[in-house]
Amino acid sequence: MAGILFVISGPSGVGKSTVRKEVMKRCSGLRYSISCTTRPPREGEINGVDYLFVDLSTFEAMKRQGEFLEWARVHGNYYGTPRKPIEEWLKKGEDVILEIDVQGAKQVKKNFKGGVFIFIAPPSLKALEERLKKRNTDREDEILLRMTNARIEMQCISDYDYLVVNDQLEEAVNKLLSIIIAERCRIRKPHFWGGEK
Ligand SMILES: Nc1nc2c(ncn2[C@@H]2O[C@H](COP(=O)(O)OP(=O)(O)O)[C@@H](O)[C@H]2O)c(=O)[nH]1
Ligand SMILES: Nc1ncnc2c1ncn2[C@@H]1O[C@H](COP(=O)(O)OP(=O)(O)O)[C@@H](O)[C@H]1O
Repeated sequence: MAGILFVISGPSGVGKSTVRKEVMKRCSGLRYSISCTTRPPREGEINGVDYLFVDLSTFEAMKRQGEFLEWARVHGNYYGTPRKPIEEWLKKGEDVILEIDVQGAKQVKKNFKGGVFIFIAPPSLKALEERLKKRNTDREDEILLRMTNARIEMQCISDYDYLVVNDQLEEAVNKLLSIIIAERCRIRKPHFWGGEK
């Protein structure tokens, strides 16, 4: 049976990467889709692990060649999901996690049948701002832009299948794990019992 595509969105600094990485330690059969971005790497980020860091002309060329499942401009930089590895993993029956913004999730929903859409929200906007400041990776103006965009992104919650509030980390990790387990138990195909048709 084909794998399941899990799409995670949520405001910058809400803890998407932290929660997802912890879930991946505890759950096998999950692949993380590494996005391409024109954003410069932050200290400690590794090319090919956190992102594929590319320049704008490379990104544009990949876009033209249809290499992205979706792409969007987020907080002033471009981000895109490489299509090929995802199609191969899903075909092999491996589940895939995308960590993408709300515009990208909309495109995936439109073009891909059967994805599971999960929104991660902060307990409050104040807590979100504190996390962004404490993470210490973005300038003050970048934090301001992320907070403005957070308010817009939160308005898209109703487009998603699940909401996980990341207040206590351990609880959020358990909730995401539970969603993945439940979705894996879901009977997805009418011919499930009769094998592939
Ligand atoms: N549409 C889209 N959004 C992405 C992709 N990769 C990352 N993003 C989103 O871009 C935003 C900024 O990500 P990032 O630069 O890592 O900053 P952070 O959210 O502050 O950690 C986040 O909302 C990510 O979910 C992608 O391939 N496509
Ligand atoms: N439940 C939580 N409580 C407090 N801080 C958290 C929690 N989850 C994540 N963080 C911290 O918030 C910051 C942003 O997390 P990160 O995973 O980088 O967010 P995102 O990927 O959504 O941008 C990090 O410093 C992380 O350690």
